[in-house]
Amino acid sequence: MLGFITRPPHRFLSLLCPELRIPRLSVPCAQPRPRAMAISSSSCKLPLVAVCQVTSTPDKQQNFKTCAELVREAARLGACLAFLPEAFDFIARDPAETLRLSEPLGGRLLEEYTRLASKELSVSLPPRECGLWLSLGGFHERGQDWEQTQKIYNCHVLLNSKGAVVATYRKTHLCDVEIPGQGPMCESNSTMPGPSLESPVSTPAGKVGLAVCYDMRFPELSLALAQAGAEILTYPSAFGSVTGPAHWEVLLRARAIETQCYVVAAAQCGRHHEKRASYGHSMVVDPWGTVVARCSEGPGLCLARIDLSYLRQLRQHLPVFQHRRPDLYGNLGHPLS
Ligand SMILES: O=C(O)CNC(=O)[C@H](CS)NC(=O)CCC(=O)C(=O)O
Repeated sequence: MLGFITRPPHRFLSLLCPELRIPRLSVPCAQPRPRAMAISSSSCKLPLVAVCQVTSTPDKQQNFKTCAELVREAARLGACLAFLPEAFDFIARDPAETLRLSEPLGGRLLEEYTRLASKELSVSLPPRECGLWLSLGGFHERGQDWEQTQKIYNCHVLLNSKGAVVATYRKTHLCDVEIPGQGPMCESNSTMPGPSLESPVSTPAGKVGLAVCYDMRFPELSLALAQAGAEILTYPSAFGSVTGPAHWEVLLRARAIETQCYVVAAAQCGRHHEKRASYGHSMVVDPWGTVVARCSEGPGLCLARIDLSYLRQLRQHLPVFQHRRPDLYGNLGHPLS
């Protein structure tokens, strides 16, 4: 499984930005560099997050096995929070199969993930290491209204290191699109849009704002989450193979730069079945817009450290949130609740 780690984060960071090796103290105070995170012993104390990339199929049990191995690997490597992509549970061949395979939050699959996040992993962690939180980026959920609607929600579930559900967000923007060359997507055939955004959640890595995939095309949502205190935005995804090369990285980096948040995007990759493939390229973007970790096409994981003092410094140096002009265009990110 170690072979799946596409790029050790430190090597990747130093390849990308050689100046990252410069210790923080050597950066002149008057002219702070935009990107001043030092790769030094102090960075080892920063929380480590893991982003898992998989190829879900209609086989739920096999998908669980694959995800569980990546999550265990993430824990062994010291991650305190691991991210799984949208549809980590399965990708079905048609809407009828999607509905048939779906479960409520209290069903067997979530129970298995609860066990994975808590007991199994914590025994293998050294004492006083952080426990492992799990972002389950898009669970096909039979909600309370299943009997009436016969439709599901695309539900992003956050589990803490005891395996408890600490937050749920139901995808609010459904992907009903027809892109030439990609095959039509009509998510609303099987799925209801979620009713609301969720307030960002405190985790060992920072305050996490929840979103799902196609939501990334709506900067209003990311601004609302940032104004509500998010430090990490998450876009678990199953991005198409035509929109992927054109939009994926650009959108994620734009969301990071304009909200001054870390952006974590765990992605589906490869061929799920005869009718569907996904783009892959899971990544972590820092608030400056630099891609600090990424996977390539195949299954695997990548890791990044989250530096909230860097985030705060950047927000001080470049105070866009104080420069907004809601008098001109309204307050797009009004309070969530
Ligand atoms: O179908 C499932 O089981 C899970 N849901 C998805 O994979 C969703 C809806 S089809 N995919 C996207 O939102 C892709 C967005 C995209 O590709 C873009 O915005 O360009």
